[in-house]
Amino acid sequence: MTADALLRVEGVSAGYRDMTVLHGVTFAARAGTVTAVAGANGAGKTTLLKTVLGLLPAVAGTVLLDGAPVTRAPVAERIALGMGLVPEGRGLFGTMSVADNLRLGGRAAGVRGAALRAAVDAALAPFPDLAAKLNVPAGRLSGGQRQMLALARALVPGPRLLLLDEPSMGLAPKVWSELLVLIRRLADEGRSVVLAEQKIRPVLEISDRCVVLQRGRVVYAADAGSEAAERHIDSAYLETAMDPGSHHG
Ligand SMILES: Nc1ncnc2c1ncn2[C@@H]1O[C@H](COP(=O)(O)OP(=O)(O)OP(=O)(O)O)[C@@H](O)[C@H]1O
Repeated sequence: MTADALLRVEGVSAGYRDMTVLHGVTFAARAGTVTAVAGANGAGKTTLLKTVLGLLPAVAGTVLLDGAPVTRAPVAERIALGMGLVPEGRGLFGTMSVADNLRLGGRAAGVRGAALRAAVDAALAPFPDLAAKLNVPAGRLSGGQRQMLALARALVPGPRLLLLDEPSMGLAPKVWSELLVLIRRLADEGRSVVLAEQKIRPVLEISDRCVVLQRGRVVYAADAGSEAAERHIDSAYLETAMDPGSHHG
């Protein structure tokens, strides 16, 4: 499984100034697949995605893209190598139009001119609803459309690895299931999608693999559809529910 993985995370520890959150996290994600990262509130999902992209430094372990270590590479270099992140809360500019938000996604990654126009068009292809709203301020879109815009913006530089942090946030269940179908399609086109969610059940339906985090440790990393995945998810969430001191919020 790991030999031809697009992303490999090996023994990664990371966290904040006075607190290690991730402890020796190991998993791999292949092109053309969806990897669900499950874990209760505070388990370390956001910390993991930020460490993969380089927003947080790994204090131990290695992050590899296509077999090459990027652990010390700055964020911009990882983006240039094919990583993209849709952050929790989406990070859109509400007063800017859909088109400007998309262009910004490309420019931030160094795409300009005719290449930028082509990249924006390509990123819009999976989202016809958005293509019809190019001049609308992002803040006036519905929640589902805003999440589509955040996804499309991340697609502009042409990432091969798409990291999605809590994309269901604020979405009605029906909108969320529609978005999951789109996310699956993004993977089927050849990308590797790593999707962190607290409410993981609907995500498992479109996922190939599942990584379960419990207090910053991987307690399961294998098939998304197995009974073992279910068991580990149940026990990880149950333990957190029974021991509120182990998490926050
Ligand atoms: N900027 C920060 N500074 C210090 N500690 C932080 C910071 N961000 C998160 N933490 C702590 O790191 C731990 C893991 O948080 P993280 O956000 O990675 O969890 P999560 O699994 O993504 O949870 P959620 O579902 O709430 O987003 C928590 O204990 C949290 O309090």
